[in-house]
Amino acid sequence: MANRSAVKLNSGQPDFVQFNNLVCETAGGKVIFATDEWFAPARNLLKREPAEFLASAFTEFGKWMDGWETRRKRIPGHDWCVVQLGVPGVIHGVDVDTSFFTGNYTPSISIQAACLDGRSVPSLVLEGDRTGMAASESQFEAVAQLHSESWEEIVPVTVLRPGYSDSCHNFFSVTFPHRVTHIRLNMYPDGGIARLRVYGVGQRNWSSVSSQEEVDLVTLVNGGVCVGYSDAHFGHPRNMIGLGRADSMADGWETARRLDRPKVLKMDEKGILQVPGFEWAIFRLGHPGVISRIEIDTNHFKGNFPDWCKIEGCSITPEEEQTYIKHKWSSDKGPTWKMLLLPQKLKPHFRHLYSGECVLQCGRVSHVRLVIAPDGGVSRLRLWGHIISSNSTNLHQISKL
Ligand SMILES: NC(=O)NC(NC(N)=O)C(=O)[O-]
Repeated sequence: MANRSAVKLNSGQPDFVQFNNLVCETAGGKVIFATDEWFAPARNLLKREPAEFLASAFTEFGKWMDGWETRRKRIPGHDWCVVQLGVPGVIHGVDVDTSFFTGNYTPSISIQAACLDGRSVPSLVLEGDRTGMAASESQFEAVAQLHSESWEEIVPVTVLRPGYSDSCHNFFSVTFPHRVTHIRLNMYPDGGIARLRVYGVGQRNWSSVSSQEEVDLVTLVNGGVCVGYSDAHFGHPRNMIGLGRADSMADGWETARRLDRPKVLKMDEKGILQVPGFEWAIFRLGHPGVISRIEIDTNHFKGNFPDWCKIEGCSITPEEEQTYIKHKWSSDKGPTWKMLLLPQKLKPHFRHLYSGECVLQCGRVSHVRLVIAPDGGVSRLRLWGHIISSNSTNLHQISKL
């Protein structure tokens, strides 16, 4: 069952954790090589859910652990693995999470990165339960073709903290403004890591996309990213731009119940709930464009779907975006929003599709704001449209939050 934990704003975490996790298994991330998976397989590193600890769970190889754990090394060398990003892009930061690895955590790590676009990469995905296994000679030979030992170092060799609740997140800010497709995680010399989260923004090669082609301009695969929100108590708004339909409520944006809800609720003549407050989430599109079709999916949100939603758009420069982020998109210092989708009554657990006259023509937009009222959950947001080229595209794609 999916684990759902509250997402706290300003909880002392670095800003980069607001970006998309480009290696998450739900974004298509895959481990393609690991030297050793004796106690627990490397693919656990990429799970979306926070790590668990089950005190009485043991396998035939030792204590069951929710992460990647190698055996105590009794031969020369160190352990390492190679991860293929689900969404290639620019990395802004990493969280090496050692949750629950205390007497067996990895003392130090480093991370290397490469862009293997256009290179022949041996098909190496590690499948199935690999507990108790080590890399075979043929796997070592195949991965050697990647020369990962020479990839660019994006996190230098650094000591980790153990996996107690107040020390398990090991955050590393990354300054490497290049597209990355693969990373290599080095453990020195061995041990356990619960999760690896690689935060960044997807980067699509837009030169191969014609302005006639209809594309989802906000999906994380095309470089969409959440750049602000009012509340993410149960689920971060970035979940709405994930792949496919949501697995569960945990895979959507869900706010807390607003405390300014009237004691007794009333509706207007159009059946729209009369409430003072609302919640919002803002996304930078992967590429500026004109939006013609919209999907709002409340899949899984049955007793907690919003009463209504609307969408607005604006066209701003990367410099303006930085200023608005600094001021937390406050209404007096924010952009001028143009209406893209008028307030629409929503249904529970339902895929709402809007096209034709429903979608207002507001020209080229670089950012959108989804407003929901009074609160609740939305599992997916899709914004189909056509790109409009601009000279600032590259800057737009790599600028930081
Ligand atoms: N109790 C343990 O966790 N022992 C060992 N690890 C596992 N998973 O059994 C170890 O020391 O490396």
